[in-house]
Formats: sequence, C-alpha cells, structure tokens
Amino acid sequence: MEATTALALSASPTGARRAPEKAPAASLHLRRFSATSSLHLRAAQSPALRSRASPFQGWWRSRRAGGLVVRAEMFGQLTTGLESAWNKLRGVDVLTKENIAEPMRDIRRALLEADVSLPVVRRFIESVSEKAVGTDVIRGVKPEQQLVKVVNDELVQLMGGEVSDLVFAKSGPTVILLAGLQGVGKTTVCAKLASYLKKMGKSCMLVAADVYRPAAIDQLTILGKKVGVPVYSEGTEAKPSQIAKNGLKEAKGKKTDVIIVDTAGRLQVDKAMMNELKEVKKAVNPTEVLLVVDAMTGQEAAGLVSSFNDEIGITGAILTKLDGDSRGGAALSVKEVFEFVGRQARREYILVSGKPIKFVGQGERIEDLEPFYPDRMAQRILGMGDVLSFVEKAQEVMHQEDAEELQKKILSAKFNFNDFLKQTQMITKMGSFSRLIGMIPGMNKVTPAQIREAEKNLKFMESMINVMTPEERERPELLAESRERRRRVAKDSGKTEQQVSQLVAQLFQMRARMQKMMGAMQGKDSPDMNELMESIKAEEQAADGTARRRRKYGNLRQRQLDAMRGFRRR
Ligand SMILES: Nc1nc2c(ncn2[C@@H]2O[C@H](COP(=O)(O)OP(=O)(O)OP(=O)(O)O)[C@@H](O)[C@H]2O)c(=O)[nH]1
Repeated sequence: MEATTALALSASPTGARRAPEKAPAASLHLRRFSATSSLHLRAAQSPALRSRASPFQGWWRSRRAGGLVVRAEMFGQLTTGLESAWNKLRGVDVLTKENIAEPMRDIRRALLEADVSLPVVRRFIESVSEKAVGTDVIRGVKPEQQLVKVVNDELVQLMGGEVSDLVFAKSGPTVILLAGLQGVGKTTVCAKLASYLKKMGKSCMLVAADVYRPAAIDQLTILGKKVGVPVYSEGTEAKPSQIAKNGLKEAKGKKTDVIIVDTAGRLQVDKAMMNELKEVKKAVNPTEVLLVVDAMTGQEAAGLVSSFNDEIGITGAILTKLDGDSRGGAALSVKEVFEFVGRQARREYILVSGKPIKFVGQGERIEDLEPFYPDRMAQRILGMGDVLSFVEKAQEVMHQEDAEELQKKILSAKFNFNDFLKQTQMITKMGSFSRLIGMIPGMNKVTPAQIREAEKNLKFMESMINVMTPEERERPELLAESRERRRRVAKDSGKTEQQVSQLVAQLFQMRARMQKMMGAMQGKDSPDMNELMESIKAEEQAADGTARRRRKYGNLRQRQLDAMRGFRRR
C-alpha cells in the first residue's frame, strides 16, 4: 500500500474531475402519524402482533403482551429478509453473477419492505452485486458469509461510513438549532442533547423558541431542571427570532459553551414554518442546524432532509424513536438522497448529497440519545456480528500472507507492475484512498489536495500498466531496456513516451526506497516517513521541471538515477 501511495503521489497530475450535478427539489407529501412512543415490539415478525396495523403505511402498532413490554429487535423485519438471502447461498463454492441473482432479489425485497427508497435500493443492489462477484475467495470463509460482509460494508457506506461528530464554534457559544415536524421529539432532544454535552464538560443553555404550543415552554423548563441546565424563555408573545437572539446574548454574557434552540413544529412542511426558521437562523447564525426526524417516517425522511436543506440549509439529522421502528427505512434514507428528474415514464433519479445522521434517540429517557455509529447500526441490521468478525479475521490473515509475499519481493528487489496493480486494486476494494492514507504512520501531513492528485494519478498509471504484456509487468527491466517497448506502451495507452519512461523510472525508485525502508524496519535504521514524504513532494514539483527546479532538485534527480539501477535509454 505504501508503495502504491508513494508512487501515485510522486507522479505528474493528469485528468479532471467532474463536479456533481445539483437537481431541483423533490415535491413532498407528508402525513401526520401517531407516535408509538412507549411500546416496543417485534411486530413484523409476529403474526399475533400484526392484527392491528397502524394507519400509517402498515407500521405495526405497539401492543402490550400480557402486561409485558415486548421490546423490538432492531429492524427485525429487515434482518429476517436478509437472512433468507444468505440461506440461498448455502452449498455454493464461489459467488457468481448467476448464483447471487436470487439472493440479491431477496435483499432488494427486504430493503423495499423496510421502506428504503427505490433509487437507493437499486444503487445498493448494483454495488453489492459488483463487489460480491469481484471479491477474492478467502480461505475458510463461506460464500454466504462473504456476502454478509459485502452487504455490511455497503450498509455502513449507505449510512455515512463514519461517525459524524457535532461541530463546535471556534469562539463564542456554539448554537445548535433544532428543526422538524410536530411531535417528532425536538423538545425531548433539546434536553437529551444538553445532558450529553454536559457529560462532555460543556455548559449549556436551552432556548424556548416554540411559541405556538404553550406546553412546549413548560415542557422545556421541566426538562431543563431535570438535566440541570438553564432555560431561556420570553413566553408566547415574543417572536421566535427575537427570543433566539436574546437567548444568545444572555449565553454570551454567561460564557455558556452551547445553546440549543427549540423551535416549533408543523404538521407538514409549509411556507410559514420555513420562513420562521430562516429568520431564527439569520438571527443566531447557528453552527449546527439539525433536522429532527421520527424514524418511523421511513423513506420520507429523505424528502424531509431534501426540503429542509433546500429551504434553510441543514448540517445533519437526529433520528428519534428508533426504539419503536422495526423497519429501518429512515436510517437508510437520510445520507443518500436521490431526487427525481426527467419525465415520470423514464423514472430517472440522480443522487444529491444527503445529510449525516448525528444522533439517534432510542427511548423517552434523557439518557436515550447516542451518537450515530453507521457500523454498529449495520451490524444490528444484519444481526450477524460473529460472522463479520470472523470474515474480518480471515481477511487479516490473507492480507498478512500478501504482505509477507510483498515483503519478500521488496527485499529481493522484485517489486513489479503486477504487485503495483494488486496494491491499487486492494486500495480500491478497501475504500477511499483518502481514508487509508490517514492510517499510514507519518502520512497524516499529506493534504487532501495531494490525496486527490494521488487518486487521479493511480488511474493514469493503471492505464499504462494495463497495456503492458504479462512479461513486462513481471520484469520492468524489459521496459527499462527497450525504447521500442516503451513506445508501444505509450501508443497503446494513449500516453506519451516520456510518461511511460517516467512510470518505469518511478517503479525503480520505489524499489530502492522500499528496500531502504524495509531495511530500516528490520532494525538497521530508523524509518523516516517524513523524509520520504519530503522527497516525494520534491519529486512531484520537479517532475515537469523548469531549469530552476532542475537545479534545485539536481541532487535528488541524481539519487533517483542511481536508484534506477539499469534503467537506460537506448
Ligand atoms: N419512544 C420514544 N419516544 C420519544 C423519543 N423521543 C421523543 N419521544 C416522545 O415523543 C413525544 C413527542 O416529543 P416532543 O419532544 O414533545 O416532540 P416535539 O417535536 O417537541 O413536538 P412539538 O413541539 O409539538 O413539535 C413525547 O411523548 C416524547 O416522550 C424516542 O427516541 N423514543
């Protein structure tokens, strides 16, 4: 991986990136529904509990069973649906396009039944199918277990990949503005969030800007007392934006770290609500604008995210009442928002960026709020923690074997273009280059711009390697020694001869550097990644060299030439 990273970083920049397109906002139809606030159920799985379906799109109403609260198995319905997919793969040796077709249909059905939107499901299925078929067979891991892992990784990505932390203002109080429809749990979230932040050592103040429901102010005052944070209110007569502004002034005076502004909800997204929110936002310039969404809204959560974002601009979402949701559609619909474009008949959707879920509410108690961890959520959906850790361990062993093999090659100076390709493909399979590079010790000083360049360069280099003969890939010396061969690679890949020569030269430099590093790691010398990075950066600038640059990096070039060992122009 280091080899590939460094090689990519040291190559000259090429190509251009396409900017994502922005689509018009989707229209919304929102419905009011009753909250299943205190009961938890495994509704979808139990025919006995299905007898009274809720009026809202078949959500099953909470019921007490023999006086006992039946607690939901999180997203039980989805979990069960996915199980049938794994079962269909029992007995197969390897995942193929043909044998995954039926399990993929099960996964598709399970996701749709969980109320995940169609374009999200389509993209998900496409991506899982592609990755499942392309996955290397791992010794000792059954194909169905491998598919579980692929689905897990894709679910994690679908929910945002990583934890999205709250952002705090650099100076003065951090303002968190909560928005959302009526009854979704905004007031409760205010108190939960304040309690969470208090535990982090932050001082908080709540601001009661919901003036339409008098009980909301009382509710916030009671909750504020309960969690031990002051509540700023001016009754129901003042304007919400003025209350928020005054609240912020008071918080500044008291040097409070965070203020959380509770706003009024409406039954549906309407102009008056949005205008009022815009005014409040303008008055306090919040660091975070969080949309509070009831988990039971299912895929309509995507529409809410999109319309609130278009109207007021939000920074993330908080999903409440996850404890009463056995389907999971909302959790899977917030980060990836597709919008409908074109004519109905053509059903075209484009991906517009969604928003990260920052917290989830899983009950009515103050402590029932936690940061949203996409990986933990995916594991809960799949209900297959054991299988996942088993596959991960097996992968580790495989990587270790690969690494040992690579180490042998490096030490005997045999690192070739095949190894290079293998490393690149591994990076692609494992995920973003940017994420990986941060994990390499000493590499964290690399800037995002450099990483983007490196990613581009990998593709550029791959295109040249792809047209090399197997022999040339195995023995780069052949290319180093023959101008004819370099010319042919240049012609076939549509690059210049100079670019091919540069690539070959870089491979040799890389060999030399890696040998040096390996030697260092085996105790001969202390490895200095910073020095390595400096040299890579210097090469990057020198690559297309002006005379001045050439003078400046003259010594370096000489060292590179020495390192190339045997690379001669004929
Ligand atoms: N089960 C469960 N109930 C919740 C959760 N969060 C909030 N509630 C309940 O949902 C109901 C409505 O919560 P509120 O905080 O009053 O909602 P709101 O968005 O402020 O309501 P409006 O001010 O009318 O817009 C209350 O009964 C809460 O106890 C949760 O995570 N799980």
